Amino acid sequence: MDVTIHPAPLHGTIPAIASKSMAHRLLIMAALCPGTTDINCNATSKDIQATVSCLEALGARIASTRLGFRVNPLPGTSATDNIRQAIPGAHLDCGESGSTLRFMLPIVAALGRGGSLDGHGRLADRPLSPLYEELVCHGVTLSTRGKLPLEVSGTLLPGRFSIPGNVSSQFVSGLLMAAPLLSAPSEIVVTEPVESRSYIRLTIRALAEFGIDVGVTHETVDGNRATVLSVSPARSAVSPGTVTVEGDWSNAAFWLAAGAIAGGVSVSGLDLASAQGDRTILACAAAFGARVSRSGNVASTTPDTLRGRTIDVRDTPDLVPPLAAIAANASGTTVIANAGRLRLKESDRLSTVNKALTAMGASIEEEPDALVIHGNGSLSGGTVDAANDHRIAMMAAIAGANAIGPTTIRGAECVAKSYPRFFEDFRTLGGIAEEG
Ligand SMILES: O=C(O)C1=C[C@@H](OP(=O)(O)O)[C@@H](O)[C@H](O)C1
Ligand SMILES: C=C(OP(=O)(O)O)C(=O)O
Repeated sequence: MDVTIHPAPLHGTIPAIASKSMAHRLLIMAALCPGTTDINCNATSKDIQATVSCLEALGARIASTRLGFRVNPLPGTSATDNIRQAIPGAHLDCGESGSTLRFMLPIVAALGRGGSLDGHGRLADRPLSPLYEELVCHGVTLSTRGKLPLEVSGTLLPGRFSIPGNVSSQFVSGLLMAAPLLSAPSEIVVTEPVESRSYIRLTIRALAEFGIDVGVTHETVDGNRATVLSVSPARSAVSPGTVTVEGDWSNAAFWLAAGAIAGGVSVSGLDLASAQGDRTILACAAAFGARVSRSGNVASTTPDTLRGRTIDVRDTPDLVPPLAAIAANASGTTVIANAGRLRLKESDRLSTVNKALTAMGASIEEEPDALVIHGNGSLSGGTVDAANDHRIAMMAAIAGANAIGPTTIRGAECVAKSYPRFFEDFRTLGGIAEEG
């Protein structure tokens, strides 16, 4: 689907959609803990549905309700038993969701009934090492690396798992959610440098909702500082009954970036003290010179003179597209630094951000782990390939709202990966998005 954006600044208030990251985690924990859980979740997406379908394939029963999901866990041997029994040899389709694949892989291994994990798009090319090797070292047999479906057999053994912190935090999150299923305590040793650290905190919060504590200590391993996360078998894990998925800062960041560029936008339903690292979009918008305000659960941005900045995105990779849109509308040079892992997302996001904004008239230098954006206050518009990457399509839409001429986004339907209603909400804010 092509969507053409005609210039019109975005104005108004939009409710945040439920956090995709938190929805994955709460659905998984609900499926693995005794008791029924009602998850209030005001939005779903292809990625969230991929996690739902994987959990159903393992034997959970998940119904869509008026407010979100009702999750009945995988069967246990009794109503209060924490040992879950998966359907043997289940086939899990992870869609294009990296989180789903990297979270479900250690869980399937821990459940010990075998299975296979499939995926589409770029998923087979996104890294699974060193999670793959750590699972193999702990008793699991896996089919050839780098090919999906990945066949899993054997049972994951508890112990000490070593994960370097600079490939994907999703390896750590997956192990954290799998560890309570094991028969003895485990330690996950995450060596510095750790990137996307806030996502690990989010996982620890999700476990806490279900009564599972994670011990956090520090050690030096081979001269490197490491964080050691300790998890015991989940004998006391229990459903909280009802839990609410907080608002998604990663997607709200597009609206807040749009408000910083032109017009003025508020996003309601956000936890201003969230563990989501992407709430730093507000500090970043302020650093560019935009006006930012926070009140209750509402965050707002309005434009002012925008100037280029250096921004370290080591902990907030998903902010790069909205930050790049602000940078292209600022004057002066912006450096988006420590962004190498962006090459491992739904697209090579350093390259696709560069190509999309360059097609709209920006001047960008792409470095191995950085983007240098020379803003001159506005973009001309143009034709952009979304490259099957939802965050590239959303970036082009908000940048297009402030361009001089129209912007056509090819393959704009990919927003459904995280935000199926994106273009409806865009229009609610006064944006002009024509399909055709
Ligand atoms: O755990 C999560 O929910 C996520 C972690 C991040 O990935 P990496 O840890 O691979 O950077 C982020 O980019 C992704 O969109 C969601
Ligand atoms: C990278 C993303 O998700 P995932 O890794 O779960 O595919 C994303 O939503 O930008």
